Amino acid sequence: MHPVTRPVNNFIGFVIRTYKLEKIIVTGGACLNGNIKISGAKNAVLPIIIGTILSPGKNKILDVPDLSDVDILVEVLHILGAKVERNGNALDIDSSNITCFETPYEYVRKMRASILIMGPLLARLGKVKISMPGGCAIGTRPIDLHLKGMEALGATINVDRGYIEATATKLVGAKIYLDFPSVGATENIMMAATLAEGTTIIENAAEEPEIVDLANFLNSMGASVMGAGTNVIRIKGVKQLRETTHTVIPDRIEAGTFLVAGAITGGNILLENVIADHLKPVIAKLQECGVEIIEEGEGLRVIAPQKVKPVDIKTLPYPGFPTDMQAQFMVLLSKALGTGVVSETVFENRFMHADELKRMGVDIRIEGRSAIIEGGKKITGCPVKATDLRAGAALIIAGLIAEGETEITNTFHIYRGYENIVDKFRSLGAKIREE
Ligand SMILES: CC(=O)N[C@H]1[C@@H](OP(=O)(O)OP(=O)(O)OC[C@H]2O[C@@H](n3ccc(=O)[nH]c3=O)[C@H](O)[C@@H]2O)O[C@H](CO)[C@@H](O)[C@@H]1O
Ligand SMILES: C=C(OP(=O)(O)O)C(=O)O
Repeated sequence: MHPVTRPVNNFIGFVIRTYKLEKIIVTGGACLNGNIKISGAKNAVLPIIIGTILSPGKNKILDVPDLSDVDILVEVLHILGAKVERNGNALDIDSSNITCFETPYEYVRKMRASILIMGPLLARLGKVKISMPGGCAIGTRPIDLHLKGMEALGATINVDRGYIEATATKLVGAKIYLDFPSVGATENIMMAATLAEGTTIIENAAEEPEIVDLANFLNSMGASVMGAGTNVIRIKGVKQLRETTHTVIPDRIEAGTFLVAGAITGGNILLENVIADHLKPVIAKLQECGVEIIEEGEGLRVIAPQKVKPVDIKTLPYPGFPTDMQAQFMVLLSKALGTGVVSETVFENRFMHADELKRMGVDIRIEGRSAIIEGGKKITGCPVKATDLRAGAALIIAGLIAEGETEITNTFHIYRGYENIVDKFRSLGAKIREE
């Protein structure tokens, strides 16, 4: 039997905070001003933490955000046999003794990114048993491309009673074409291929900045990953990976969320620790809305416009407009004078927040995969519930411009991906509290 939890330094404290504070309450009307520092990226740190499984040594990850997703992953690594210690925003992971190859449903259910354990465990132990993740609030989210990738590298896959069992006596490099540039499948295959015999070529690979960060991390451990950030990635397998220290890139979605919050509240905010290049599609749309964005060293200043202009948005894989910013922009469009259309092409069911926003007075009509927003209507505070992580962020932003109080429940979604979100908003002048 494997122990269920072996808490790291601040793990217990975080759990208490996450589960006790069930509500976020926002009183609308404040104009946001000031500076905040953007945290390390959730979508970069999760695969990187998992990537430490590949090296039988001690790795240090810096700029790790304090998120419940990170805590869950740390628990999973403990179960697999790693030793993890957290000191502030640094995570020390000793993966010398990875012996367990099983990740139960309890964890995969809470955090879909845990499916990324498949590739590294296969490469390290030649065996992995992991629960099928199942659907979630934003879509069915199949993992067929992950499985095809592992099979192409020589794994035998068996799905039984909700679990995937994959085995391989050895992984051998292959040419793999992804039907869709899936972020997770690209990462899973990339990690497995680092220790495969020969060269793997991933075609139609995802190009997200988080893929590049993972590749940089793997290369700093001695892997040979070339082409990350383009749609063809070449991985030359090596015999073993060594220890490393890596700093996680800033979270472009957290940054985008605060840019929208600044723009919608008539504010003037400086975001520190931002890579503006990663935010190109978001900045372009904000500028089209009339928002002023100024690069200041490693920071970005957002200056709200007098009036928000309506725009149309279509979510796409990077470098297109990110699906993870769609909900926040729907709120911005509610303030525009005119009609904006948001088309979601990445996930088939990512408009759950529309019903909650409608309860606050936002005029949204869903037609297939598009949401049509008639701006300029009065937004009023009321009890609402976060249906997923970005939906939760969108509700906070709506609360900032609403008349009266907005009480958001199901806040655990929000704590999955935003470090100290309430403190950060409060430091900018928002009237916001946790209960
Ligand atoms: C932890 C993490 O990094 N999460 C991000 C990652 O999720 P994730 O890696 O799950 O997203 P994918 O890029 O894999 O998914 C995109 C689309 O491809 C489909 N698909 C994916 C895999 C597969 O095997 N088969 C298949 O059909 C999905 O159902 C979805 O419709 O990228 C998404 C798209 O930018 C972001 O919204 C998530 O925040
Ligand atoms: C959908 C998201 O994350 P995940 O893939 O971890 O569910 C997100 O970050 O918006």
